[in-house]
Amino acid sequence: MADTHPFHSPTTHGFVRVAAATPVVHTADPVANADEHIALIRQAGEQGVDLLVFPELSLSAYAIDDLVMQGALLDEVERQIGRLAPVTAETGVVAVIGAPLRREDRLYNCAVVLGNGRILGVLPKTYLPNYREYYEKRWFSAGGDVSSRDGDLTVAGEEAPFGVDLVFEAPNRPGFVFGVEICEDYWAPLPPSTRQALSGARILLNLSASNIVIGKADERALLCASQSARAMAAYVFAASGWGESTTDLAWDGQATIHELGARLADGERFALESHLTVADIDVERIGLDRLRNGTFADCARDELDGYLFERVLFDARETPAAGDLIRPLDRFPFVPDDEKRLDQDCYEAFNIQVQGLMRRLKATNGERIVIGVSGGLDSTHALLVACRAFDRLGLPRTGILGYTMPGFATSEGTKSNAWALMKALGITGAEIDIRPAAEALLQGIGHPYARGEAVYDITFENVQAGLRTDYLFRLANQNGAFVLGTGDLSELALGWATYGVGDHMSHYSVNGGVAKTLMRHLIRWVADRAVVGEDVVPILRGILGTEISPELVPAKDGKIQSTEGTVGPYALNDFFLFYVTRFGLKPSKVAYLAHQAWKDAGVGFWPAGTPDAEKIEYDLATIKHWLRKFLVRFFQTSQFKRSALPNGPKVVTGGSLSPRGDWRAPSDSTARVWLDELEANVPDA
Ligand SMILES: Nc1ncnc2c1ncn2[C@@H]1O[C@H](COP(=O)(O)OP(=O)(O)OC[C@H]2O[C@@H]([n+]3cccc(C(=O)O)c3)[C@H](O)[C@@H]2O)[C@@H](O)[C@H]1O
Ligand SMILES: Nc1ncnc2c1ncn2[C@@H]1O[C@H](COP(=O)(O)OP(=O)(O)OP(=O)(O)O)[C@@H](O)[C@H]1O
Ligand SMILES: NC(=O)CC[C@H](N)C(=O)O
Repeated sequence: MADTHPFHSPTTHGFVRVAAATPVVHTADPVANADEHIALIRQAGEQGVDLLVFPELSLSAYAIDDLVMQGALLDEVERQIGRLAPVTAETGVVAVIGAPLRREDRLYNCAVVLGNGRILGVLPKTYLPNYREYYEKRWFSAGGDVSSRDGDLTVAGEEAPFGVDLVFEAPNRPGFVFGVEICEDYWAPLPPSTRQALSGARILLNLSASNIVIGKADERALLCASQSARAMAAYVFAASGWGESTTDLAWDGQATIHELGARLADGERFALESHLTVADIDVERIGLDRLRNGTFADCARDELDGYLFERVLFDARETPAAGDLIRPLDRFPFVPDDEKRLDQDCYEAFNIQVQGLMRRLKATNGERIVIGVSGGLDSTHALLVACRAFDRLGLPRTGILGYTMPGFATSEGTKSNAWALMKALGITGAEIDIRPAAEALLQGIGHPYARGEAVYDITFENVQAGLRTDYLFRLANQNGAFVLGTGDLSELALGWATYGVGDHMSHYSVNGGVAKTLMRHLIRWVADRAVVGEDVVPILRGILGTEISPELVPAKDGKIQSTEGTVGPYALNDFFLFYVTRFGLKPSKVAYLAHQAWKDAGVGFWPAGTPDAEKIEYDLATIKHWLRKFLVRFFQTSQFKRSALPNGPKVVTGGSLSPRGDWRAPSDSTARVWLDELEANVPDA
């Protein structure tokens, strides 16, 4: 069966399944607490969880004040640790629990890492809160100076490494390295987890007992998000909840998982039942991001300054997790599902484009531009950007010279859209029929079309695209203007433009940083807010419904030349582009993610405003087919076009493809290594 193939398991693609446990707490009752732990560890095991973190002092409960110094309680905590350790061997889960533990004459607030049936290590809390409602220094010793080099700790009759200098690594799962800190530790200006991350931990755990007051949940989430972003890691936070003593305080059991600044999962707060909050962490992506961000490694060198963390090795579970990926996954990486976020992205993208053009107009004392207006998405949006830039500079829109230039395949629909657009925007519009010049050129080079044959090859296409550019550049000279480029980021990725003397070239290109899947939403955004006036709004809505086509080859049997029929759906191409350029993921992982995102139209979210007819799905065979084509286009045949790009602003975090920006690559490379990886690791069905 297809979905039993290892390809379909998140484990195969560098994901580690983590969970934050929110057990029902039994005040000062280690036996009852251990029972809750055992049930949750078993539940986690069934869900394929690799790593499970419990709250602070989860075996004793946190809010037990002076009871934490009672010998009977402390002995019972140790006995229960001895009971829990074997459950980790039985389930394959690594469980990190909270416990008060003694060494010599000191008591420490500890995280105990249990795995492979034993105690892998124990970490004491570094920062003990002793202000406002907290009194931890009354009971505990601060553990900041405890080093594993000073000797093991005896717990439940077993010797275990003990210190704040421990990180844990599973050599059988590359990138599965984690560190642990305890509640207040991450309220410190320099949380211990920062150094753990610098020494290689990609997952950071926080065992917390943080009483709830109004607004505090947001503050904790902010700290989790910021620590995961700054330390370039995942951050898993588990706070204690129902059952902690409410003598003076209350507990909400917040559980939250973040990765590289983004929230992956939130648990239910104020719940009355024990539960898990689960997410798959992409430790491979974290590694790749650290790799390309040299600052992380530079900081590790400066900050650690020779300080060595002890790597505690363990075996992670071998059985690949079954079922789907458990984490949010956008179908459109360039278009957020969240309506507010999309609105903000459109606002920023549009203003970046407008400001880029304004600066260039100012710098050149420019008062005129020329633009080819086709009635398609890209030229429409570039024109909207131009109008806004002229408005903001106080220049009359009549300085925007728009030319609609019908060729052999221009449809009435796009041409009339182009005219309606130019009129509604109040720019200077004109029409140039490029067919006579194109016929002369085809005749001049001896093309069969000139002899009446229906040969619609690349030459036939590029003669038209080339002539349009030729006209625009000479009109620019004639009018003291510059040519505004319209090509977008997705076209640059695919090499879907006519090189040099073609739409590839312009004097300034405003769309080069915008992915095609975002373009529609930008136009919709401009329309919804009437940013460049009311008159144009209905025309923009009409253009949004037009199929994407170069209109270079005449329609056949009523069917127009479809761009997506040739290069593949932009929805998939933009998905591929994002993960290949932003994170450098392998093709098999890109295919896996695309399949997870696109295999079922009924699952997950769609960007606001997506019409039902566009809510489609793609099976793995289709994804593999188009990914293969994408890899050839991106890595092998189109780089020479990107190596010679006009200027234009970077817009999306996925990166720009300018050779002066995020993406530098040879123009004479091969796609072989990517194609081989795809064929080797992605099944056909
Ligand atoms: N690595 C390399 N270094 C230097 N030169 C290289 C090269 N690889 C190919 N070449 C040369 O480049 C030429 C091929 O490139 P090029 O002339 O651009 O032509 P080509 O990429 O073959 O065709 C342009 C494509 O873009 C499409 N298009 C054009 C205009 C607008 C739109 C649209 O809808 O947005 C789409 C059009 O339908 C066509 O499929 C050949 O002469 C080839 O020898
Ligand atoms: N009939 C036309 N009249 C004027 N300019 C054109 C015409 N066809 C193409 N162009 C110019 O060539 C550019 C590239 O054409 P292309 O078809 O890729 O873009 P588009 O029509 O604006 O958008 P999309 O690719 O989203 O359909 C256009 O943006 C436009 O500037
Ligand atoms: N247990 C703790 O370390 C709690 C302290 C933490 N600063 C809080 O506000 O919740």
